[in-house]
Amino acid sequence: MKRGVLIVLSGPSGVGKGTVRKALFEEPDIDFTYSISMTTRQPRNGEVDGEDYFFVNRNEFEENITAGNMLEYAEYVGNYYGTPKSFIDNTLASGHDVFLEIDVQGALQVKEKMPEGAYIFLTPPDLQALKERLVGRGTDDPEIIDRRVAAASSEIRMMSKYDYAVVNDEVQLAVQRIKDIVKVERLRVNRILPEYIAMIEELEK
Ligand SMILES: Nc1nc2c(ncn2[C@@H]2O[C@H](COP(=O)(O)OP(=O)(O)O)[C@@H](O)[C@H]2O)c(=O)[nH]1
Ligand SMILES: Nc1ncnc2c1ncn2[C@@H]1O[C@H](COP(=O)(O)OP(=O)(O)O)[C@@H](O)[C@H]1O
Repeated sequence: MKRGVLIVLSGPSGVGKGTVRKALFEEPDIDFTYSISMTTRQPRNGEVDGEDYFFVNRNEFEENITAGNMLEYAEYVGNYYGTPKSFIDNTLASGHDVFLEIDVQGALQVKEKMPEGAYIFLTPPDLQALKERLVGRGTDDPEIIDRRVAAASSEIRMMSKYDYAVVNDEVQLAVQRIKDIVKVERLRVNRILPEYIAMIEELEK
């Protein structure tokens, strides 16, 4: 059976990861399974437990670390964020593509453990645009925004550690670039064109 592709979208807070991910998941020819992260951050208005994140307290998070359940985790601006491991392994083995949207520290930890994924760094056109997006989103206090912009300048320096960089100038352009990257990766992971995978599976029945 063909194996799924691991797609990791990463980049500074406010660059538009969530926005690009939502647009990508609305594409009719895209069928990625989203890896839901665990966090100790408070839910924002409208966020749903088990859909946006698994919201837990610090104790619960630390128990999961000790039990070895996390593929990676990071502490970011005072909260834990992490990726539950078994879900990813099982989904990839069943032939489905897994999509991770995580911060730079986390993505680089995952890359150490699962180098065969497609590691995509989403970058803003410039730092001013990034700050404007964080302000425009209106979800964070000015002090948190300044901390996120400061974190971004060191995160952007990590871009060269990724397989691909995609600029999020226009959401639909970024979506198209990511779709093109996944096509290439599918070919690399399975060493065969996706059109032929369906044919082979049909013959194997
Ligand atoms: N390491 C790691 N980072 C994560 C994970 N999930 C989310 N993040 C990142 O944590 C940072 C803060 O997330 P959040 O508070 O939701 O803010 P937002 O992404 O700016 O909307 C962002 O850069 C997220 O991409 C995860 O499972 N692991
Ligand atoms: N290409 C873009 N051009 C302009 N604004 C954007 C673009 N992509 C996202 N945004 C806006 O930037 C803000 C941050 O986007 P978000 O998806 O929450 O970022 P992240 O998930 O990386 O923290 C949101 O208000 C969003 O509407």
